[in-house]
Amino acid sequence: MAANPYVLKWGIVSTGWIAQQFVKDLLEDPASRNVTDVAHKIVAVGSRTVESAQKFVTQYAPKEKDIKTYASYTEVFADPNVNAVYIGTPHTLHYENALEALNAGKHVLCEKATTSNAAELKVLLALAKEKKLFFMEALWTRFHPLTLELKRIAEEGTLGDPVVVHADLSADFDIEKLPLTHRMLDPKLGGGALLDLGPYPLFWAMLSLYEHPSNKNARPTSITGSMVTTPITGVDASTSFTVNFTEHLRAQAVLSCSMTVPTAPFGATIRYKNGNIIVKPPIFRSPSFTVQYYDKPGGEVVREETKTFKYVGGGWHFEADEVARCLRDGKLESDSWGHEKSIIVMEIFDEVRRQGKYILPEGVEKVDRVQ
Ligand SMILES: NC(=O)C1=CN([C@@H]2O[C@H](COP(=O)(O)OP(=O)(O)OC[C@H]3O[C@@H](n4cnc5c(N)ncnc54)[C@H](OP(=O)(O)O)[C@@H]3O)[C@@H](O)[C@H]2O)C=CC1
Ligand SMILES: O=C1OC[C@@H](O)[C@H](O)[C@H]1O
Repeated sequence: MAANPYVLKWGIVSTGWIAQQFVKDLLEDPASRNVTDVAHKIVAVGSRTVESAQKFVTQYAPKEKDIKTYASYTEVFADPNVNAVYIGTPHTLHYENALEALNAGKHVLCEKATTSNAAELKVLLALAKEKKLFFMEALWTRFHPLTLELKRIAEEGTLGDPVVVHADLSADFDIEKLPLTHRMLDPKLGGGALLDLGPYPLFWAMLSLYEHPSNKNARPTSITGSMVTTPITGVDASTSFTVNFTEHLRAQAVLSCSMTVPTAPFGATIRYKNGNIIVKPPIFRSPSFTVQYYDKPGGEVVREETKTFKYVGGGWHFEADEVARCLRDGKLESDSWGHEKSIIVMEIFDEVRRQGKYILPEGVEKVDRVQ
């Protein structure tokens, strides 16, 4: 550990599955991933009941001293000891939780999907800017060592420009057996495949197409979407969507997600003029990728290289390190996964939902309503 690492003091909002994973990673020794410049401290946990907050701390942070436990999220936002909050509630609650956090003067790391729609996200980002507060979508995959190495290889020039991306994230949630109030099924919580699983196939398109230097930060030029709903609650069971980037590239992403089958074995495949990159599933935390090089554009694969990645922890600590570094350096957004990318993602989801006729129940979208 460096003599004086920047220590970020976190308030945790909600105690569900992802909050548990995030907290476990915050408590990993940063040195175990060769990080010495930043560190993390959990100072508060808020839940809808104080019992749940207390149980969470006992189970997931048993050795930590002095974590305040609160019977509401509001008390976490009001705690002067908290620098930044982590929001791990279901998608459609992110807007109101983040709005309250920002209004209370807290920096925010907010789970994906950031909001119910792009209009809500824009309100949050404008408020964060006005109050000079940091806001980031918790797109943890962007900060993985695998992603950084893949991006380096993809952009170093040998592969040429990207042409087609295929990516899928699916998981069989056994939805017939889930309670109707489960966040994957309940339309009031933004249930369905798109908002939960869709961020990951879209992430690989954003990384390999939007972020590619030849794209020059051009936004998508067209989007198509198709949804198959479940009769159980009407949310999308399976969704496919395409996203074209044709202003500077001639590139297309073909993306899918389903909550009724296991994930596709092809993971994410990025096809270039001079080869391919194949990202092994699960694409939210891939263990390895393979790069194939052609002898000539459109030719035979003559060289293949696989890169495998291992680290201590679940992989959520890398995004936490990014937040700490940004705050230490006085940044209001991440250079790697900044506001514009989160807005593009939400605008794509809005458009896919519009074409798929997935309308959230009245009152769920607090700003604008996607028709
Ligand atoms: N980055 C990643 O890898 C992952 C991200 N996620 C994202 O995290 C979010 C939460 O997912 P997950 O942790 O699996 O969900 P859970 O259902 O396990 O937990 C959600 C928590 O939110 C709180 N909450 C507040 N209001 C409600 C409500 N009306 N209904 C249900 N819960 C409520 C509860 O905490 P309390 O009772 O303490 O208030 C609950 O435990 C989603 O947006 C999802 O997309 C999910 C999984 C992985
Ligand atoms: O973010 C996520 O990643 C893993 C998935 O299994 C989960 O449903 C999703 O929320």
